Amino acid sequence: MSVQLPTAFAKRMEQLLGDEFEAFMAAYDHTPHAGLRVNTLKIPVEAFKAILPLELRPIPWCSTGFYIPYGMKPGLHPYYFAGLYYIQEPSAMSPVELLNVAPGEAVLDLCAAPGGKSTQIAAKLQGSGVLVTNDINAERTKPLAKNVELCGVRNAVILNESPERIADAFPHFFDKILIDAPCSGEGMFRKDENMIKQWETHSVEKCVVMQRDILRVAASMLGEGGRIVYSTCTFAPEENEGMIAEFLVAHPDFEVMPVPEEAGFAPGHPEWVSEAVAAAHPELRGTARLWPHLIEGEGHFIAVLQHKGNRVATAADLWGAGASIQSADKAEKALNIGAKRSPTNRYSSAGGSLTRSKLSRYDAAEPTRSKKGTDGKLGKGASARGFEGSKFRAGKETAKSAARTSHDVTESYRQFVQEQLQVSLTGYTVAYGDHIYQSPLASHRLKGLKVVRAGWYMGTDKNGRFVPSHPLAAALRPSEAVRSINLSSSDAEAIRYLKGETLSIPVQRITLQNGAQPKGYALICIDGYAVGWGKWQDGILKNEYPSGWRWTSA
Ligand SMILES: C[S@@+](CC[C@H](N)C(=O)[O-])C[C@H]1O[C@@H](n2cnc3c(N)ncnc32)[C@H](O)[C@@H]1O
Repeated sequence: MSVQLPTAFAKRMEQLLGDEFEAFMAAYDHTPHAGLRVNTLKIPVEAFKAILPLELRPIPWCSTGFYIPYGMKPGLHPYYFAGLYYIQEPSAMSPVELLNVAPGEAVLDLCAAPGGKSTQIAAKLQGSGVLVTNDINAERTKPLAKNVELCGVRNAVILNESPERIADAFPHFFDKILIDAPCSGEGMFRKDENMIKQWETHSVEKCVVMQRDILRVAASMLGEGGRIVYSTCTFAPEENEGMIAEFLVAHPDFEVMPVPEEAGFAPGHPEWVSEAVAAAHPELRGTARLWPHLIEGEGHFIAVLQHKGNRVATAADLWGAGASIQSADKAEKALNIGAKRSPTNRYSSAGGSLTRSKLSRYDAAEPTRSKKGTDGKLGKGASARGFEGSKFRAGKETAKSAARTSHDVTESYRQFVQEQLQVSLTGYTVAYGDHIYQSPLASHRLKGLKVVRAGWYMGTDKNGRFVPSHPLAAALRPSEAVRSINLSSSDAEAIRYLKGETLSIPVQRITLQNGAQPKGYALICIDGYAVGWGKWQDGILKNEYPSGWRWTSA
């Protein structure tokens, strides 16, 4: 065996698994499984399969997931830079599939960094509704933001908060909540030997304390009839069935939805916690365990916790087959998010009347206070301005920031959108200092929270001139920019662009729309998928690809 497992861990697994222990241990003789998930925000699965020069083997429990050969470097392909896929361990793709997210919903990913499951949720929302994605670790929100932006997500708010503070701001708000809990990581031992070293410090006992708090607080953020999916990548019963048993005792208004076993998932083991737990909660067998000796994946635990409200979910619903089950409330939310905001249409929609109480979750913008950082990053303590239609509401500001933003900083943005884009924008235009966001939430919802991204980061107003951001480009389709230039993935030019080089591009290669002139910002695409901005003038393309995102290999 190449992996040296901690003795205490192996002993415990032998005791629990009995006859299965040998097969479990034999799995450590094999290389880990690797996968990628097609980002359907940017490309449909069939189209992706058609352009990739590789045979892709499907992952049974995720229709957008595929196995790739272990050791392959999928991060070194222009399509990765175009956000066409996310590299993800196969068993880690299962929790979001069981969350059964539908477009228009409000979804919280509470422990989200580096964003594998958030980008999967975003693809399921298809730009409609809201994803609030959070991690308590500030450093880890950097890759989270980068991955969300690389994948072209338009409707995510990124927070760096404790669950308690989010709960204060969003009581009973979300339709779906994912808790991919911090855990002792035993399921990652084969993939990442560092997890073995960390096992002693991330002890099961410490993790249990964190998980208990996170679950308790999450319940207070869930709406009637909503769903929580709790997952870990560990085998310890205390962190899995034990945690769910405690939750069910404290929350009799929740039930466990049984996870279908056909994908090779094994049932939960309440008897591993205690005989008393097994007797009191036989439904815990409906939780799922993904074992490395039974499936082609590393190991996970999943519990689907359904609130016994008026939205009824079925077993078919668990795998997304029952997407027709939709509450009236959800339909109204979708209308509200998509509606063009103005004081007159705030309480009405084309399709029917909306009540004020139903709208309260996405209600009108109010001033927020958050500290402005660099590069679009926000923080606690700076000011936000909410703009709805032509309405402007200023928050309290310091003298310095007021002087700097004495003009309407969204004016240059509006002009840019009008002249350079052909995109239909939804939600709220919100300015934090000079940084402008298109947010799925009114800014008062984020009041007092540590906000990493208030929504889709559109760019910066620099003294009345709008500088479009990289995340704006990453989430655009070529037809949504009046000027675009396509590079071929099979040509060295694409890599040179991704490395930040200046390119010579004859005017004939620019696709122009809406009577646009060739000079100016052009959306750069690779095989038709947006990767970033360039500025074209007289045959020269000035590279606007941000340094932190560049292709650094030879
Ligand atoms: C298993 S990882 C999440 C992986 C992520 N869901 C993904 O798919 O990419 C758990 C995360 O929880 C975060 N975390 C730990 N304690 C937390 C807490 N109390 N609230 C929110 N996040 C927490 C950690 O910083 C870590 O990034």
